Amino acid sequence: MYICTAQQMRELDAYTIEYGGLNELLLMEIAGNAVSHALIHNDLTRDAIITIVCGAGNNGGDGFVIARRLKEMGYNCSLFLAYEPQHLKGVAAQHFTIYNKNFPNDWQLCDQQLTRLKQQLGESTYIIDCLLGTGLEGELRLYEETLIQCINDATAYKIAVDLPSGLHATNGRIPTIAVHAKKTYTLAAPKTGFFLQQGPAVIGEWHCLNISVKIAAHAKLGMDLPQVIDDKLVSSGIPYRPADGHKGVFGYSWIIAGSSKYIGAAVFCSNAAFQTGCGIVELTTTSAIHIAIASQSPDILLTSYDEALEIPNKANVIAFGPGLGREKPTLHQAILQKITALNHPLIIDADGLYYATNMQEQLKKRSAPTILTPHPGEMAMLLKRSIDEVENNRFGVAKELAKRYDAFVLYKGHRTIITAPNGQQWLCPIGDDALGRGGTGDVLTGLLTSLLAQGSQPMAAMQVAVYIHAAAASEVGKRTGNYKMTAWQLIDALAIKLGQYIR
Ligand SMILES: NC(=O)C1=CN([C@@H]2O[C@H](COP(=O)(O)OP(=O)(O)OC[C@H]3O[C@@H](n4cnc5c(N)ncnc54)[C@H](O)[C@@H]3O)[C@@H](O)[C@H]2O)[C@@H](O)CC1
Ligand SMILES: Nc1ncnc2c1ncn2[C@@H]1O[C@H](COP(=O)(O)OP(=O)(O)O)[C@@H](O)[C@H]1O
Ligand SMILES: [K+]
Repeated sequence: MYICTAQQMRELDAYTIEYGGLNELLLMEIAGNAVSHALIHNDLTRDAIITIVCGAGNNGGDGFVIARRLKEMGYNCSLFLAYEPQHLKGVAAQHFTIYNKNFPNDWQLCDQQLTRLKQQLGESTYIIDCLLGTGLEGELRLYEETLIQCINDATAYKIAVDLPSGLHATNGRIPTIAVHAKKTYTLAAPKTGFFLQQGPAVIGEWHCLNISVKIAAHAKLGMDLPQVIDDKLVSSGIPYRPADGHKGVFGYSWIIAGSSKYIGAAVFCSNAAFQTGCGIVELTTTSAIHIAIASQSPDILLTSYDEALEIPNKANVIAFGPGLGREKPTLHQAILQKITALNHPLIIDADGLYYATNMQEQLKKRSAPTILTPHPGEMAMLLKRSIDEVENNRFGVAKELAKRYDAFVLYKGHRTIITAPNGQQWLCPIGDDALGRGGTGDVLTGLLTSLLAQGSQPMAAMQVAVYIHAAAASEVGKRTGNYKMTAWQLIDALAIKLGQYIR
């Protein structure tokens, strides 16, 4: 599923109207119809008390269609207008006229003190938010701020149409306040703001409704739209595991990780790789970690950092960096030099990224794929910008880094973005605070290494890894509470999740 900015949505809308034979009035009818159908099928009970709050733009116009359709089907539905009908323009005005013809004067204007509105909202079981959509510009006016506050104060189940009012559709910022939706029915495509900044906190559960907008025209219009990773894509990306496969078939991961301070990073990364199907895992690390691995995970092969410079192993994929620390810069830089020259897929994570900053040109020249996995702090370091600057432009900086290093980039965050060297982007729509603790990134690197070792192509491996990692963590969180998921529990859950997604 493609993700659009507000501007891209407007262009696709215009294209649909120009070349698809649909006019704006019809598109709004389709949109309102799609939402009312979704509401009836998924949400509303027959005794529901529904209030629809409409603004003066086209988001409000959708609301008039929804109100008419619900009333036609006998639902108890009240319509509130934020502004006098004479302020309505274009197709929103036309749809209000149609509504009024069918249900004459069966609407109310939000009064000055908002007493009527507050009382109605207080008695409602559902509030349908059609105040503002993709047309929000700048800071909210005080009046809209007060309206949104009233909606949020009510205990009713809040459903946003297209997006929660007050949220900026493109950048995910909430300049003042936004409707805190339990659910969002978005039209034609989810908006980039759903996955950036404060967006994820207010959109609730979101569903995209097809309203005949020609999204497929994006390429013709020169748009480079990111896509959302979904269940189907994950299932198709999991490497095939033949029943007669032996350890050689399932790949050899070489993980270079850990230091006396960061023991867990090496332990978790190598275990995540081994426990998600990789045939052989070799861990090159420091002596303190050898003891931990020997007692806890004897299935993992062990070598020392000094050996890494000398002994070629049989790996078909290399991961460099988790818990490396910066205490042995000469040795670690030399190891990165050596492995950069090898013709294997190479994942560079954590402190490995610090060493990568000195090797941009060599990394760029590699013929085998390179995958960089920065969190926001590491992205800021790699691009020599502040964390705020990179976080304010997540899609943009991920593309920039991919181009600079001619690499795949997995940009971690609440909504992780993955980018191919050619700029193609995918976004992971799931994951929560269960993952917000040290060690979960090391587990992700282990899983990613394992999938590559088992034969996945880089993009598929990244798609599967971020999604399975997030889904597994949410499941553990549901069982244990998000406060106490351990890296071991996450590793155990990865293999189970992979099993659930296998075709
Ligand atoms: N995606 C699509 O293809 C379609 C979109 N439609 C709807 O059209 C919406 C976009 O319509 P519009 O462009 O008219 O925009 P909106 O309805 O989102 O917003 C425009 C209104 O918001 C007010 N406004 C803007 N900034 C404000 C601020 N800071 N404080 C207070 N008020 C502010 C404007 O005065 C105007 O009344 C979409 O969100 C969607 O709901 C549908 O009607 C049909 C098709
Ligand atoms: N609130 C959250 N929602 C979704 N994913 C999260 C959240 N917090 C952390 N994560 C994920 O957890 C992982 C943390 O990785 P990282 O910061 O490298 O940690 P570490 O290096 O300690 O293992 C990343 O994959 C990140 O996307
Ligand atoms: K809305």
